[in-house]
Parts: sequence; C-alpha cells; structure tokens
Amino acid sequence: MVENKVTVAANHVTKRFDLAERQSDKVKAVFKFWGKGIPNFWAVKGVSFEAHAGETIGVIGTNGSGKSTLLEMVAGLTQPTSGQMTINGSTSIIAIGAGMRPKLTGRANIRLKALMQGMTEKEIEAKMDDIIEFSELGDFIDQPVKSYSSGMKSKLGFAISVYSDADIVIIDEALSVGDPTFTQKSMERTKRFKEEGKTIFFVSHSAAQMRQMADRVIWMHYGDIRMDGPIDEVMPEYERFLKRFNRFSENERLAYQKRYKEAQKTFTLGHLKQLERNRQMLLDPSTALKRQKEDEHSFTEGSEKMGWFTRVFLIIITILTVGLMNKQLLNMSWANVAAHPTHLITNFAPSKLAQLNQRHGRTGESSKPVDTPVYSATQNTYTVKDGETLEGISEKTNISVEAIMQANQMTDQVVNPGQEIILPVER
Ligand SMILES: Nc1ncnc2c1ncn2[C@@H]1O[C@H](COP(=O)(O)OP(=O)(O)OP(=O)(O)O)[C@@H](O)[C@H]1O
Repeated sequence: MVENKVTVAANHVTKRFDLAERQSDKVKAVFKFWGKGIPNFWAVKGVSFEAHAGETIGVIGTNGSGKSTLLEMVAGLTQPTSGQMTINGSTSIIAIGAGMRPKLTGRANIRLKALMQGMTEKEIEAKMDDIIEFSELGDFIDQPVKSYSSGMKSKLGFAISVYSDADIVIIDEALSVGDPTFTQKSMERTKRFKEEGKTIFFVSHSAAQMRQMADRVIWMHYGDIRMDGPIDEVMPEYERFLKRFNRFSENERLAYQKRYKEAQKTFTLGHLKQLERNRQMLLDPSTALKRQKEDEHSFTEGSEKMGWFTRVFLIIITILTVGLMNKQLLNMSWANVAAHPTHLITNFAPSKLAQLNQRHGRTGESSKPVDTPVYSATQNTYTVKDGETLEGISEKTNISVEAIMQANQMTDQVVNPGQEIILPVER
C-alpha cells in the first residue's frame, strides 16, 4: 500500500552550529584537543521519526525551536551533524524566497528551479504557462525577484512546487504571507498532493491552517521533539503550553528561554547516546545490547567535525614537524628538542634564518652573508639570578653581550631575575 511507504526516516538526527565569531577562532579550535574552542549550539538535538507517503505532517513550535533547520535537512539543503536522515524520493521546499536568485526574473527562477528538480526543457516549456498562471504574478513574472514582496515570492515558490511533481513537499511558513484567496487555493492544491500519495511537511504558526491541513503534528521544542502524534492529541497540548507561556512575565519568559538555550549549548552526543541506551534497556533489555552495537555510528559526528583519529594524527604530525625543524634549523639534539620544544618559536626570526641558512650552506634572496661569528643558539639556557646584569653574565660565561642579545633577540640589555636566556655557543 502506497500510504505505508516510508519516505523520510530520521534516526537520532542532530544539527550543530558553531557560534565562532571569526574564522580564525575556527582554525584555533581545530588544534584544541578537546574541541572546546568554539561554542556550539545544537539547533536539533537527536530527533527520530518516520514519515509516510500520503501523510501531511504539521511542524509546530515557538520561534527558534528548530523547525526550519529540521526541514532543511529533510530537503537535503543541509546535512545532519550526526544521525541518519534517509529520504526516499525527490523533495521540494517552499519557503519564502528559498532557493530563489534575486537578480533573476520570476520566469528565469522557474526555469532554474525546475531544472534543479530534474525537469527537462520540454517539460518546463509545457508547464511554464500553468506555473505563471498559478502564481498570479502576471507581468511581474519578467521582473527580477528582488523587487517582489514576500507574498509574491511565496506565490512564485508555491507555483513552482505545485508543478514540480516532487514526492516530498515541504511548505515552511510560505502560506503565512500570501493573500487569503491565494492561501486557500494553495491549501486546496496541497490537499491534492496528499491524495496523490506525496508526503507533505507543513510549518505554520496558524492553528486554523494546521487543523485544516495536517493529520499528524510534530511539536519541536528547543531542538527536541516534544510530541509527535495525531493532531487531536498534539494541538491541545501545544495550545495549553502557549497559553501558559504567554502568561509568563517578560522576566519569566526570558529565564525559560535562557534555560533551554543553555541546554542547547551544553548538549553532547555522549549525553544523547546515554539517554538512548537507557531507553532501550527499559524497552527491551534482551535486545538492547545488540541494538546498541548497531546504533553506535548514530552518535558520532559526520564529516563536519574532525574525528578523534584525525585530530590525534594531526597533533602527532605537528609535534614531529616542529621537533624536526628545531633539530635541523637550530641544530638541537633530540634531548634538547624534548627539553625545549618551543625554542623554534622563541628563537625564530628572519636574521636567525639568514644565519642558519649560511651555516647550512644554503643561499637565497633573504640570506645575506654575515661577518659576525655564527652561534648555535640553543645549546644552553641560563636562568638570571638576583642582581645579575647582562654584562656580568657575559663575563661569567665568556660570551659577548652582543651574542647573547642576538641569540635572545633582545633590543636592550635589561634582564630580570628568573628570566631564562639562551647562551649561544660559537661554532
Ligand atoms: N546558521 C546558524 N548559525 C547559528 N545558529 C543558527 C543558524 N541557523 C539557525 N540557528 C539557530 O538554531 C535555532 C533554530 O532555528 P530555526 O530557524 O530552525 O528555528 P524555527 O523553529 O524555524 O524558528 P522560526 O519559527 O522563528 O522560523 C535558533 O536558535 C537559531 O538561532
């Protein structure tokens, strides 16, 4: 039976956004072993559901609860961070302006979106007049989309999807901006989708529209599915919640939102895995262990974040590279490399490079010959004692003040007690 065919299966699907303000923060975080460098925000926190052919599923929830993020994953516009989103069929999303090119005309956008949805040029030509008629845009169809109102964009998006023949149609608040006649016409058309065996996901803040369209409702609440069931069961609960929420004072509302948003920042896949393990044990302890093994991959991140293996591998390569550079460039022994791993950074400078290049017989544009003695900069280190001056250290060690200053890239002769300095050895 067509109605039983599973068209969408979400299995512990999550979506994480990085809240890094700058690109450089992201780069830094790659080298932080525990990945705590970037604040995370989990817009979807491990949702599971199945949708079937011929079902119209309403998706409700307050602003920011994760409805659009979830449906963008159903549409394949964005990939889950972890879990599996299995789609059996073609998808079409109607959201205000989604996938539209603002500089192109309405007609060009129809052509582009239809091509992207797999229609041939011939099919597009055959349907073009009907799409334009359904959109009610008249002469505006040859104007750039950037000049359209949100209602006009929604009309165009809806008209394209009506004729796209996709198996899964996602309508994300697109019916909240059109005029009542167009909205009614679109809703009637959507009901025909249902009869044709398509799966429809329908987001709207209008309870009346929801009741008219949906037979099942998914209630999203700060990244979780709070309820999923027949409309007669879910809508009254949601409306009760809204009444309570709207009676909150401003402070109470803010505190409520803050608590849940905080949980979206501190959420981890480990936590999700533990919850699922507990649930499975309660449901059926005899099969729980087997299912846990099968499910393991659902709780690891996909390609978006580097896996443990890659991180550890990168860190080892970085350490080896720095060690090898220390050894080669600064002529350090492996024991010294291990004792002073950061010497390359603290000692490295263009002038030093010139010296080192010369010492190693390398020439290049930047390596000018130097007539001062060449020092190996990292043979010994010395900790300045109380009351000592650079001159005193120079006398004591028989190394010139200039050589010490050069090795330590000092701009003046001031040294402080406890300061560690390099005593270069003349080669
Ligand atoms: N690219 C992004 N980067 C960071 N956070 C994001 C991003 N996109 C969405 N979010 C956050 O994810 C959460 C869910 O957003 P989403 O748009 O899915 O909610 P929604 O339920 O569709 O909201 P609305 O009803 O207002 O359209 C929000 O808190 C939002 O701020």
